[in-house]
Amino acid sequence: MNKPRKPSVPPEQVTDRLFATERRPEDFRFDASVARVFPDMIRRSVPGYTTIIPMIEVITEQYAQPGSHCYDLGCSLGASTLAMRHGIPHRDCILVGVDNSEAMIERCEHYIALDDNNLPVTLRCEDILDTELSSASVTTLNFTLQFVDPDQRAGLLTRIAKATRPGGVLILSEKIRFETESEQAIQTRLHHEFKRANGYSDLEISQKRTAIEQVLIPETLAAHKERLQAAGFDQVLIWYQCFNFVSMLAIKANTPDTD
Ligand SMILES: C[S@@+](CC[C@H](N)C(=O)[O-])C[C@H]1O[C@@H](n2cnc3c(N)ncnc32)[C@H](O)[C@@H]1O
Ligand SMILES: O=C(O)C(=O)C[C@]1(C(=O)O)C=C[C@@H](O)C=C1
Repeated sequence: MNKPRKPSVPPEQVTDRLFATERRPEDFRFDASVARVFPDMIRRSVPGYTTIIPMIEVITEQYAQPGSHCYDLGCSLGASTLAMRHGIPHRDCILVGVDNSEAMIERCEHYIALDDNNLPVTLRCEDILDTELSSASVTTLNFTLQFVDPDQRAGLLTRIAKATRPGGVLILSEKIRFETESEQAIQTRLHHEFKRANGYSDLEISQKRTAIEQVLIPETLAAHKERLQAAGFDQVLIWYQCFNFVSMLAIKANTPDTD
């Protein structure tokens, strides 16, 4: 959608009550009912989300290169896409948002059109495992990799690293798991307390936990760092952590290796 159009009816902000009443256990999916409540759901479920989004703008401003591609993989309703759009200082950058949920992309188009920045955004409804990537300076995976089949993650990260220009970055935000059972238990409890403080009931917390168990597969920080390095990134650092949610910056060195 290269020409943003102003929609007559903006998407409404709806409170997430999807797990508030007892329901048949079913794997979590990014369908229309989730897309409808998603801004409220992610803000109340992910500690630090409301800090991470504006920081994606700050990081993008630092690393976006003239004439490059910037990708937001798993863009949902475009919160991270819009942060990138506002951070990109070059008019000739091409910003691409990708998501395989039709319900998300449909609503995302509205949010992009409502935004007053006019850098063109291309939205693609496709699997990020199939997205062609090239000449990238900033790529974002903001809580998306955790939903990708673990066997496919290394291949995807290698393609991203290969497509990234020297000096370019990947912003990778994930729910993580911990090396020891003791830390896992403490961080999980704190995450659940965060949800409680945001108005979720024990029933909502436990039903959501069951729904995401088979579809959101968290890994340790060590596993993430090792794989990012093996994929071709030269430096990996953590720029944000709150409980079991982290955001990493994977950087391609400015001078490519010659050997
Ligand atoms: C937690 S949401 C991402 C939130 C978003 N980046 C933000 O900052 O608001 C994960 C998104 O990834 C998408 N997704 C998961 N696996 C995908 C895949 N293989 N290809 C494309 N999109 C995928 C889902 O449809 C969902 O919209
Ligand atoms: O771990 C949880 O309980 C979550 O709800 C996390 C999470 C995520 O990290 O993406 C899971 C699904 C929704 O997309 C919103 C939040």
